[in-house]
Amino acid sequence: MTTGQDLELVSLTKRYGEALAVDSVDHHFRKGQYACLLGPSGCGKSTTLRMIAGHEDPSEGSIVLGGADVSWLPPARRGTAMMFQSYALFPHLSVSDNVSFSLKMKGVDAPERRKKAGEMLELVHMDQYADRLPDQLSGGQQQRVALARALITNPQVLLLDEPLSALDPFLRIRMRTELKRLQQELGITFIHVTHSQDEALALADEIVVMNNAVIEQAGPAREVFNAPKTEFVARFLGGHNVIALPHGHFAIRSDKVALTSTAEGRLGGQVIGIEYQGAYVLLTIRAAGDQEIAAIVPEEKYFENPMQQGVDVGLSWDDSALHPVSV
Ligand SMILES: Nc1ncnc2c1ncn2[C@@H]1O[C@H](COP(=O)(O)OP(=O)(O)OP(=O)(O)O)[C@@H](O)[C@H]1O
Repeated sequence: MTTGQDLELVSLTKRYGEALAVDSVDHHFRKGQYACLLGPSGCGKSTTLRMIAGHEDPSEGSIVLGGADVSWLPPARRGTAMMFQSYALFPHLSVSDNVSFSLKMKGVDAPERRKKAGEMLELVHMDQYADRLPDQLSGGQQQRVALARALITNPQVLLLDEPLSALDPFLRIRMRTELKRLQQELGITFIHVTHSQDEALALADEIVVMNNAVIEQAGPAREVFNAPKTEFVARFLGGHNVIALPHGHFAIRSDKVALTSTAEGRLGGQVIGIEYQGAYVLLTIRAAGDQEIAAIVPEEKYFENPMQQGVDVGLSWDDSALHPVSV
């Protein structure tokens, strides 16, 4: 059901000359969800986001927000706001003036702007930095300011283009938690572009996987991870094997593949890689048909009976762990 502020993409297409960057994409983003647009470099996710924001005109198709076609409205009148990868803060303006810049453009007076900026900075825990300049802030702090600046326009949909990619790994995880908290507190739709599977799994209510200018699969994070429909989605999300069996191709999670004696296995193979990963050991097995299959064994279990490279093993699994995929 379409509720008041759902966002719909209808046959949305973008061409750059002959090149098709986004190919007739249809999708329905539900209000108040955290959605991640996930895909490899060049798949069209940023172009899709920029069209939603109004920074890029569609070649065909439309963008409908809350039942109204916003495809040709200027960015500031759509009910969306965008936070850029580079944060794009004005270097000569204070934090407070950066955050309230759009209100100045609308003619809001200075005391009201300062008050509103203060509220937004409080929301992102940056109220004590209101008078600093952007270059007096760390990367993580600049990002919070950029978030406050996007949120001050009261958007129904916040668009985030690789918002965590400039941060170091530790800060990235902290900001991830912050983004999720903000989204839940505000109750608005977030659409977050990323090429990181971990990020999408950690944040998203809904994951939308793009490849080659189209959506390959969309759904709740656990559903997409546990039941990938195509070989691409299974491999891109990681943690899966795609096995060719006589009755078709199937995705199976590496932790659902068990090692057995050669006699007991459903497939036979040879161990060609053993990697210690801390909590588990990752084994790579070359099986019939030259297919490489990864199996994860919990650390303690593996070291009860460690293996040698080159040893023959059997592979077994429960049929319920197999998901048919198209290749
Ligand atoms: N302004 C442009 N002019 C011409 N081609 C473009 C332009 N912007 C993007 N493209 C092309 O459109 C395709 C999709 O680009 P897009 O930036 O949307 O991909 P992406 O999935 O966001 O990739 P990345 O993760 O690398 O940013 C690419 O092939 C890209 O080269």
